[in-house]
Amino acid sequence: MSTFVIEGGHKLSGEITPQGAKNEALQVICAVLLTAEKVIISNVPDIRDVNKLIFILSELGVKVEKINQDTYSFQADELDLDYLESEKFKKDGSSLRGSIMIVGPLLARFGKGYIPRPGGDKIGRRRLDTHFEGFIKLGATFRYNKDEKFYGVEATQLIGTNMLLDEASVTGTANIVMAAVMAKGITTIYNAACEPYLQQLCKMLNSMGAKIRGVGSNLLIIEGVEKLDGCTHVILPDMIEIGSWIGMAAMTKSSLTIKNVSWDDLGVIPRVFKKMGINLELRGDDIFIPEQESYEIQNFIDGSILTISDAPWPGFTPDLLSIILVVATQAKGSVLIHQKMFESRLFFVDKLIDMGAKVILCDPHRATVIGMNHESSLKATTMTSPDIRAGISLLIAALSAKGTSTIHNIEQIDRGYQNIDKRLQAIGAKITRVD
Ligand SMILES: CC(=O)N[C@H]1[C@@H](OP(=O)(O)OP(=O)(O)OC[C@H]2O[C@@H](n3ccc(=O)[nH]c3=O)[C@H](O)[C@@H]2O)O[C@H](CO)[C@@H](O)[C@@H]1O
Ligand SMILES: C=C(OP(=O)(O)O)C(=O)O
Repeated sequence: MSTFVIEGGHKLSGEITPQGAKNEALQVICAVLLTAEKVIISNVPDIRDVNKLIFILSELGVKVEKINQDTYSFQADELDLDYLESEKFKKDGSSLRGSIMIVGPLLARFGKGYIPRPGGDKIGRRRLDTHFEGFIKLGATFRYNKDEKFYGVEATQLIGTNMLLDEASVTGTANIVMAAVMAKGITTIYNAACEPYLQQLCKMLNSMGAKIRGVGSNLLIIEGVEKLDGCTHVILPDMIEIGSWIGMAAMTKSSLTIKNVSWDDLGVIPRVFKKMGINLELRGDDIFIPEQESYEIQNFIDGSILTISDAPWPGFTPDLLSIILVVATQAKGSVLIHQKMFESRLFFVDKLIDMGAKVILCDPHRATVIGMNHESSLKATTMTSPDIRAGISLLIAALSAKGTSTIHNIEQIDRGYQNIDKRLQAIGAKITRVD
């Protein structure tokens, strides 16, 4: 278990370039399994989860070539499908959430897809029903080995159909889309998730020869094709990382420029930070955040306390709520944070309370934050990162706190933030990694 030691209270300044999006990378890398031809993907983030997925694909026989620091070529022309039934795969496949998305493309191309219960953040129950109900609707047979927690689907020919998803699951939609692109006939997926990750996946699949309409909406219409070809694809900047940098600038009263953010793909994210009183300026495609001594949370029009809650896209992503929560601790005013999707994602607030933040955890889904307007700073402490976004939120708290804090289990942060310590050092943070 590695640790960060952070001396808080230093301002940051300068420019930061966001990494490629983790959740898009996990989808589009799985999509390389849909063709025997070469697929070249750029802006691949160098983070633990993505590297683990690339490792799993190479164990499966995909030829992986690193062309430069963030560009890979993948060719899935000679796969060793026996790996899917090996003990090794049971271990490798369960180490991240994104691995679930190999099932759809394998089912589409080879008629079978297996996966151990995937890992990822421990932030509440994370069911996979939507994925498998979709595959079953397309004609696959399903089995689940309860003892080994191992899922399997098989089909000789997937057949297009109409389906209404029970929830707009991000990875579920991606998996079903990848299964449907080579099914016979037309598949319609209603209540589909439509995060930029999925829009990017669909654009990539269309450039490989798929026929997907409705991209960006919650109704996807997919006309099955015989085969897909190779392509090149560029991953968008990581919107969750962009939000994390905005939060970091506000909490440390710093001025930062976030480069090339792909503003049009950020949806409501900038607006939500503005509601927190944070000034943001769009300069070209960069976000400039000026130094602010204080930021004031807006109330609703009728004067009642602001609520910030998550929702499937185009709503506010749940992955930024922990960051909004930590930012609120030093704002002027109060806010109710309502994490509707995950039931264990707010427990990290105990640590913020230890640091002196004024937070009331109303129930597992809701927390009220009474901002301190920087009148008293958070106190440094020792903490353990429970999940990726709580981890970065605790890191933001530590950067703003008085004294030296220690964060253990930073592997959780490394899952999704590329070289975070080095990039923070470059903009003035005092942070050290202890292995
Ligand atoms: C690898 C990856 O891409 N992970 C992301 C993906 O996870 P993932 O695809 O696993 O998450 P899902 O979209 O399936 O759902 C997440 C949770 O939200 C609940 N839910 C979902 C949809 C809905 O309409 N109502 C509802 O309550 C689900 O029951 C589940 O508990 O999407 C999540 C939701 O944006 C993000 O937090 C994760 O970062
Ligand atoms: C919940 C997240 O990731 P995963 O789905 O990979 O656990 C996240 O990125 O915030």
